[in-house]
Amino acid sequence: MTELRLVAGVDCSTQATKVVVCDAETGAVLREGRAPHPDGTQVDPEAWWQAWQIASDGLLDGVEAVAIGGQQHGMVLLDDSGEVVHPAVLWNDTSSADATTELIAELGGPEAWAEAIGSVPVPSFTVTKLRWLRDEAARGAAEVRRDAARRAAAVVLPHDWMTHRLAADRHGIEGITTDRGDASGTGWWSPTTNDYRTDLVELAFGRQLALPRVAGPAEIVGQTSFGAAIAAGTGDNAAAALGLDLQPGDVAVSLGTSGTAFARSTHPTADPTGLVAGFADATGEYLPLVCTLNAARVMSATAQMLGLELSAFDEAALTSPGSDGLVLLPFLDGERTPDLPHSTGLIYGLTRATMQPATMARAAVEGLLCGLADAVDALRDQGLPVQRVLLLGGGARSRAVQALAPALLGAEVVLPEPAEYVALGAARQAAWALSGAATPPTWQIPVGKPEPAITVDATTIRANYEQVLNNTRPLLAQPYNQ
Ligand SMILES: Nc1ncnc2c1ncn2[C@@H]1O[C@H](COP(=O)(O)OP(=O)(O)O)[C@@H](O)[C@H]1O
Ligand SMILES: O=C(CO)[C@@H](O)[C@H](O)COP(=O)(O)O
Repeated sequence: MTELRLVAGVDCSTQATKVVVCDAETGAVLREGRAPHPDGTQVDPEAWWQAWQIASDGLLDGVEAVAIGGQQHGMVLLDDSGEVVHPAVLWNDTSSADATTELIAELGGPEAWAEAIGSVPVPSFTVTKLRWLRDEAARGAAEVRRDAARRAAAVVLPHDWMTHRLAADRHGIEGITTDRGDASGTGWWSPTTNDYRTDLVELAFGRQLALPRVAGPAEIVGQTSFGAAIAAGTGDNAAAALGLDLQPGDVAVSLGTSGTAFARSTHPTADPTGLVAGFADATGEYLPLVCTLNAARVMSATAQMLGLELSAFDEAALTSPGSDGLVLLPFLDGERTPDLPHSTGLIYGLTRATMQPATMARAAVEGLLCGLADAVDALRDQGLPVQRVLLLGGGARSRAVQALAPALLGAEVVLPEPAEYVALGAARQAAWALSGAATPPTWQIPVGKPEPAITVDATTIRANYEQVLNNTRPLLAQPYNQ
């Protein structure tokens, strides 16, 4: 009998830290923990460290390797000694909307960015947050901003910071690492050339900052204080792709805080429309991805408005005879795709007949899925085959989402057993690094049974959504409350 070897994977996501401890050979999850993060779009990274300590408490005995998967893009600024100089500005903070517009123009437009880094920046990208901070400091904003702009010596991402924090022998900013997957969301690294574009850091911030070394996919980058090897880690979507072992024709659609649609690709993409971000994956290949700012929380917010528990909301959306022309544009936290950072949500088509809780619940789920259907279509437009859609994330637990997704996304829908796929992907990377093998270990992905599909007139639902979006776009593009 072979000896059991244990690896840990972490998802340092927007809303929580989740930890899984797995059998390195089979991927079977043996222990699990989680702890919440504070709400808000600017967060002290120390909160992630505390969440990790709570989530991993009592789980780490015998663990030989660990890897961190983390929410992408968040800007963590460090001084020379490695101290954090400003709350991390997260991917869903839209303060850098104006900075984004300026940066795009300064490099020569969307095409120039797509060519330089494979993506056109949106306010989620770290590069825009750097420019925002520089401008805030120049405008004489709060002392914390001015001080941060002065003291910043290095810029890293949430998973880079957590990986460094885990290392027993860390000294200041020396030896910090990142990986291709997460580096590709900064706005200053090219997945095609595998090189930093330090000129873009200079363009955004007016001076250079130290950047983490880009580690290889199966590299061991350090040791923890409890004696485990630390693997490179990666961004959460690249980790999920590894956890799911995505195959050609598979598109993952994740409904977490963000909504994402992504596929693995053997070649880089460069979409000048900005819809598809040309990210790298965690294996040395590519991960074209479309991301929306609003996903699972559209359902929880609508449920709250209707005074329903999530389960009752879900039942109402599932059993409603239809949305009857009621359209909900789900841009509750501003939106990234479509690029409407200042937008708010919008409900169109209220009548006495449609102003019913069940109709509203259905319209919320349809609105959310119409946005993701546009995301899947954008991947199709990049020439990516869409044979199966794998539904993931907390929002995929919704039976209404499962039942409506096949019609609205226009593909077979597969429901991997609900599991923490980001943390699992990180654990698989840790097992790969530990094995020293050329490829990651083969782990089985159990597939569950989605709610049976319901027949709806998807063409009309999507056409209504597009019509409301197109007709209100100029209004939604303006800052609300002006
Ligand atoms: N049955 C359900 N129906 C709808 N939403 C759900 C359900 N279960 C969980 N969620 C939502 O899933 C979200 C958390 O998903 P998760 O993928 O963990 O997010 P993140 O990775 O961004 O932290 C929460 O907003 C929660 O309300
Ligand atoms: O910005 C992106 C992808 O580009 C988001 O997907 C973040 O990576 C956060 O993910 P969740 O916390 O919602 O899982």
